[in-house]
Amino acid sequence: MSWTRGRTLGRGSSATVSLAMHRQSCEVFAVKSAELPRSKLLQREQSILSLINSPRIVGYVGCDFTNENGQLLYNLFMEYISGGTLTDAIRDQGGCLHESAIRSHTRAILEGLDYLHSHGLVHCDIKGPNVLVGHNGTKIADLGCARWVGEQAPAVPIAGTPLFMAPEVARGEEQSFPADVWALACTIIEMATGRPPWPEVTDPVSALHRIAFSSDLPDFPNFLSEEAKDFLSKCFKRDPKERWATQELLKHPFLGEECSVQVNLKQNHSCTSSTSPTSILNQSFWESMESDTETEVETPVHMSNQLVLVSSSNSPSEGIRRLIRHISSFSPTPSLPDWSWGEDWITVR
Ligand SMILES: Nc1ncnc2c1ncn2[C@@H]1O[C@H](COP(=O)(O)OP(=O)(O)OP(=O)(O)O)[C@@H](O)[C@H]1O
Repeated sequence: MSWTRGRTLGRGSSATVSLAMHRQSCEVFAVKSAELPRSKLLQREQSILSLINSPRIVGYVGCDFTNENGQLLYNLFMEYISGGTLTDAIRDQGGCLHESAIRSHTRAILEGLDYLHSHGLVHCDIKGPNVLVGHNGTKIADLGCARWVGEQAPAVPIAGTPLFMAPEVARGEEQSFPADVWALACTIIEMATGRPPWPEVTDPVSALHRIAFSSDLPDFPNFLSEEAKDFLSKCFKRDPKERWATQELLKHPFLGEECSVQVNLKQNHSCTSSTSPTSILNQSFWESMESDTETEVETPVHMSNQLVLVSSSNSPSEGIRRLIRHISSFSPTPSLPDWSWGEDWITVR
């Protein structure tokens, strides 16, 4: 396929996403590119995306290799979603969304998760920055962390964003369908408050510790309806076996009747935007990461930026390591993952 690269749409930890245009048809699409030697994860994402087809998941278009400025690149072509991420939409609305918009996005994400789960896939990194809002509705993107349900740690490392991790994931035990449901509830908190759950913790290290080993649950935003709070309570079960599955949640009264995913993003809302250090604008608090003990052991030289082992003792990465060592010292689970900490909205793999 002959195509032209356009402007950059976004940069993740593993790849750069650009606008692209098919030279013959002038059709526009998005291309996610990584240097070939560092494209293993992108190729894995392609292998998953090429097998699925849902209006709630960003569409697969194709893939190729290009030589650009002396660099050999692996390119994954996807449907272009013009409206930006859900996090962008929250920010554009002043830091939080009206409940009707939250309901609409939640239904769309849940339908996408239901599709993935029914096909044996766990997304593993549901959060606002990985949800795209377009004219055709809200869609789940970035399947770079996704895994087949049978693939578990240590064979496939734990992945995701610490503040969105379910207790069993934070403990390094398992990452299956219920973990996506927990992360969906965290994304509802994000939509309602403009910040991740656990706003009172001052750093992600404490959050991970609390998620893993306390009996606490994230606070439910006060202004939400009783239905919304009940929905959250079904997702925020610390025991993954008690957490509701996507099929059950789709019938929950909070979602009501089938509603359009086209939400009016200009609606007035009664919630107040956060000004805390953990507001949606403070990206450093939102960083995602992924353990890759095997890769780190076997390949100390990184495959992608997020695998660099940060040596500064003041770095968040080192902080996470200290946390893990700390947790390990009294955890009943000895095989906790080894974390790295990235720089921006990146998922460390
Ligand atoms: N299909 C798309 N259409 C429009 N923009 C997109 C599309 N896919 C990705 N983007 C933009 O590019 C950004 C990075 O994409 P993506 O999250 O897939 O990259 P990544 O390297 O996997 O990121 P992460 O660090 O979270 O793993 C997104 O936040 C979004 O702004």
